[in-house]
Amino acid sequence: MIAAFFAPIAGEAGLGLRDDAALLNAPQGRGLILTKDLLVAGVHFFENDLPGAIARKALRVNLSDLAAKGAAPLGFLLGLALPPDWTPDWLKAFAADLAADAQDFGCPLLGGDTVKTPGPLTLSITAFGAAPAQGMVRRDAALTGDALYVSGTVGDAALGLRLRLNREEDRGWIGALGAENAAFLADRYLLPRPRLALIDALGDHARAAMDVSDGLAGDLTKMLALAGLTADVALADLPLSQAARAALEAQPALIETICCGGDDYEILCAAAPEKALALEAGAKAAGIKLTRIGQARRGAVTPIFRNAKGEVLRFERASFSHF
Ligand SMILES: Nc1ncnc2c1ncn2[C@@H]1O[C@H](COP(=O)(O)OP(=O)(O)OP(=O)(O)O)[C@@H](O)[C@H]1O
Ligand SMILES: Cc1ncc(C[n+]2csc(CCOP(=O)(O)O)c2C)c(N)n1
Ligand SMILES: [Mg+2]
Repeated sequence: MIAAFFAPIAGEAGLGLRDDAALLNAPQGRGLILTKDLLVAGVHFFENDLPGAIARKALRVNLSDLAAKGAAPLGFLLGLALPPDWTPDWLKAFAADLAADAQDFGCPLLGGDTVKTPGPLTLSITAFGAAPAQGMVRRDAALTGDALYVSGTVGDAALGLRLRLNREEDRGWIGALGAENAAFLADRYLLPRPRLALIDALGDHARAAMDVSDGLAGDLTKMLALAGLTADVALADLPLSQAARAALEAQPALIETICCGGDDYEILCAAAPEKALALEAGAKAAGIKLTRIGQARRGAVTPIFRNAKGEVLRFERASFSHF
């Protein structure tokens, strides 16, 4: 199975997937960044998602973590637990799209492990990256006064998930969206866009960063709490897509899903005031939208989100949590 499906798509350091391990030459003088994400059918994706979409998501959520650290991808290991109903065609499609993303993002497959499971399809990817010359961009390093930024737009994927679930109570706003907006949101759920184009700007100019995977409100809380900080965020400053705006107009309560739903895979970062303009210029040069959403300040309270009237929003759950 490995010789047929994975060896042909493996990188050079994978030694043809014929050895017990891979041999990766760590970059001279740069830290090695390691990250791992585990994905389970029914929890992180739908069992009936196309095999290629599952493969791409598994790699991309890991690449998003590397991007947040300013790390350049070096390679990855794949752990695959296949349910009894797996087929060669499924695995072939899975490997083909995995190979395409590995190529596009410059992150070769170096090895892994494959087993059978009585449970749902489960995948784990461990990705390796080279730290920026200045050192890894840490999650805990924000300081009071830092400008806070988020890349891309937030909330699209969480709306896309609700769209996909198509619950009775969501039919109203889903019906009001229009086909183009609906397709956009569905795609944002299915296929994360790791912001690797930002790694130089982050390495050069960001003080702290993390990727937004569980929801902006909760992830902002996580990043700032590590540094004893908080922030005030005006909803008007959040970068929302046209599709998310349309959903919100039809159903204002969706603001909670937008801020707390997760699956964004955008970058949240903090920059010293004197570095803010350079960070913005770096993102612009990289072709990635970066929006200033607030400023870090000292405080033990969770970040406060305010609506256009200045009212404080109360979120039931600030982010996705497994437990
Ligand atoms: N089972 C585990 N064993 C060892 N370390 C763990 C384990 N689970 C999580 N960690 C570590 O805890 C830290 C936070 O992990 P977490 O998965 O919450 O990261 P995250 O970036 O917030 O989430 P995401 O998985 O959405 O990227 C990381 O350093 C991670 O390596
Ligand atoms: C089918 C399905 N149901 C629910 C969700 C929502 N979801 C699951 S895990 C997660 C956070 C990131 O994961 P982790 O923290 O494990 O890295 C989110 C937002 C989904 N993606 N697919
Ligand atoms: Mg992360």
